[in-house]
Amino acid sequence: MDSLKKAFDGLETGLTRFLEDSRPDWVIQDFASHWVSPIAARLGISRAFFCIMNAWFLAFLGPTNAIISGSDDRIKPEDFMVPPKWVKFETKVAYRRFEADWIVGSSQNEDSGFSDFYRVGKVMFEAEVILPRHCYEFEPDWLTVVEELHHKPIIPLGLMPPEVQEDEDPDEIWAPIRNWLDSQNKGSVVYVALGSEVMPSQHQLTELVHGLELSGVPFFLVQRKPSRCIESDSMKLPDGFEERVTGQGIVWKSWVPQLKILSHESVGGFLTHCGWSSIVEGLTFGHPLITLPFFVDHGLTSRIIVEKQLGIEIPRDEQDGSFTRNSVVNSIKLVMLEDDGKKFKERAKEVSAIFGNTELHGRYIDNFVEFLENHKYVNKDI
Ligand SMILES: C[C@@H]1O[C@H](OP(=O)(O)OP(=O)(O)OC[C@H]2O[C@@H](n3ccc(=O)[nH]c3=O)[C@H](O)[C@@H]2O)[C@H](O)[C@H](O)[C@H]1O
Repeated sequence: MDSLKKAFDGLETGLTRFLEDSRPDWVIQDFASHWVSPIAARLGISRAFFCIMNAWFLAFLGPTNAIISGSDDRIKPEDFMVPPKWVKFETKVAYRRFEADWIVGSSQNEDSGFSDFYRVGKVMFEAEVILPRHCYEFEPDWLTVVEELHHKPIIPLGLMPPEVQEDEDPDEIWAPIRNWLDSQNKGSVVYVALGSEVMPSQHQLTELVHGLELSGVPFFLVQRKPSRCIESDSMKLPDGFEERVTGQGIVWKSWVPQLKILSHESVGGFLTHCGWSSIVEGLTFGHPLITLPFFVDHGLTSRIIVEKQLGIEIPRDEQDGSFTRNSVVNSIKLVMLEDDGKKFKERAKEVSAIFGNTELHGRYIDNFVEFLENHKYVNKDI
């Protein structure tokens, strides 16, 4: 990933020329391009930070001056295993020990010469407005924390629930998936996918798939290598696994039309890494969640899911995050089969009225456009 950021930094000259020539009213950017804002400010162009993630992750990062200067007094993993001191309400949202190394590492400089913390801190500090993919209706408290941290407009863009595009995928991909789903009972299938970036260890994959098999629950497993992985990266399925689960489950080894699968009536639950887009999609269709977080904001989002009774976390070893096939079996059976799991389905259905409310989230976008049109440029000496 660092080489991608280094390549991205190489765009500075070209983008400067583009901005000088085109003079847009706004530059709306993600976290990596820490060098854009000074160029935009010099040219009288307003700056916005679009955060694809949610408010609790932004709130956890803290005040930008501390992020940029590295003066944040949180330096050990244990410092991130409790809610930040600027969160004044009762919550269990914090990293667990096996997740905390990632956020400690994010403050270390990479080969590009910059840390992710520095990048996101600079972009947020120099932005005139921060735009999280978030909405008050689902979770208002953490948005208030972000507003109090940054003393600048925080304009939630809503959850931007994607809409299923029927003709989006080639039929040779969607037809066999649809046919298998059509052959399953309504709400019986657990969809299992870990996003586009997670690479489980060989042991994690082995325990996960044995757990799927032993649960006896029909499953659709997406087992694809993230693009950053090299051929030798091992993701081997247990010997004979695919033969043994014929009739119970499908293992798909390339990109899938996730949104279409989640929208199919045979899917009744989602085992997810807690990538924010996947959570938005899973809850848009009212699926109870079985969470298996890995890094970045996954763990915090998983805590929110549990706090709101939208699903359960697969029990993990606190130190190394390992888990067993039996913990996978028990989690899947609880959510998919047992009476105790019905509350998760009911809560997920309730929340889908928010996540899937395109009119509500359309109003957030309208509000954002109105802000862009009416906002006067703020020249800050950067
Ligand atoms: C920086 C990090 O980016 C991460 O992206 P990641 O791809 O892991 O997960 P998602 O947000 O679910 O995004 C994955 C997206 O890819 C789609 N998809 C994925 C696999 C596939 O086979 N087919 C698909 O259609 C899926 O529907 C979703 O929209 C997370 O955001 C995390 O919150 C953030 O911190």
